[in-house]
Amino acid sequence: MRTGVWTSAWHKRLLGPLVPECKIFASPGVGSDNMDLPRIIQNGAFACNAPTSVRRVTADGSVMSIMNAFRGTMILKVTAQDMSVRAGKWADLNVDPLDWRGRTVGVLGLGMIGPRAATMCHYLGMKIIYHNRHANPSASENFELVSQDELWKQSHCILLTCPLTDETRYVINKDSLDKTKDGVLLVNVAHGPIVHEESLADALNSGKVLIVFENEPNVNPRLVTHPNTTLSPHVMYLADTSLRGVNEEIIWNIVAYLETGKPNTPLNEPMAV
Ligand SMILES: O=CC(=O)O
Repeated sequence: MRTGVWTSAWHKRLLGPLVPECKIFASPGVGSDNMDLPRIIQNGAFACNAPTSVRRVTADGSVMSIMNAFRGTMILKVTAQDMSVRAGKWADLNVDPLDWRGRTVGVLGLGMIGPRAATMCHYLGMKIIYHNRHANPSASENFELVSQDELWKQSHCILLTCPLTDETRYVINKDSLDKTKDGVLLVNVAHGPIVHEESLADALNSGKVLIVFENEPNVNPRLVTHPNTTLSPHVMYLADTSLRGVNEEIIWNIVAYLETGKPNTPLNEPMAV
């Protein structure tokens, strides 16, 4: 299984020879921005995702990243410490870790992954605020719903768990970054284009502390060379259980389609052709 290049998977070259015969496209993950949905719908086919297995592992990974971002602030990144000890330098690092207790985490997108991450952060002593396009009726009363602007202003750490849509593309941009606190941390476990990388690279040089996950497949060289970033090749959803689970979800989607005419987790109703 190839991992780490999310956006290129279901493009026209792949779909071309498969439509109109193929009637079900089963994607191995939560997001659907990698699929040409209009084309699939117009060809009378179903697109479906595999949302269940990856969301717990991704939520857990986002909490791990938040903890690393606070305590591993800037130069004291876990990997940098490891390299320092291995190089025989012991603590040859500029140490400036932050306590996460009492600090505010702003979750953008309290949908499938956000609630679990927010709950864990709450029990670790962080204050949780969130912004959602639609109110989440099952959101914990421990979490405060705020406007997007308030989320930028109040957060010590911003966690991105929203889907990539036309509305959320580049939601982290110069304008939003200008509103954040100095030293704000940014953890992106959603999809790359939610962050405008050039604006992020500028903000990294203006006194903000930002740790970003996921820029793919071509990582902006300014982020690669900057000491305040931690980069990950879109692997936060990977664990032995989630990989097995995703494969099972794909197979059960296909079985359900063959048996009932509809997959378990469809993303669309196909148009009659
Ligand atoms: O990025 C992975 C997913 O959307 O599942």
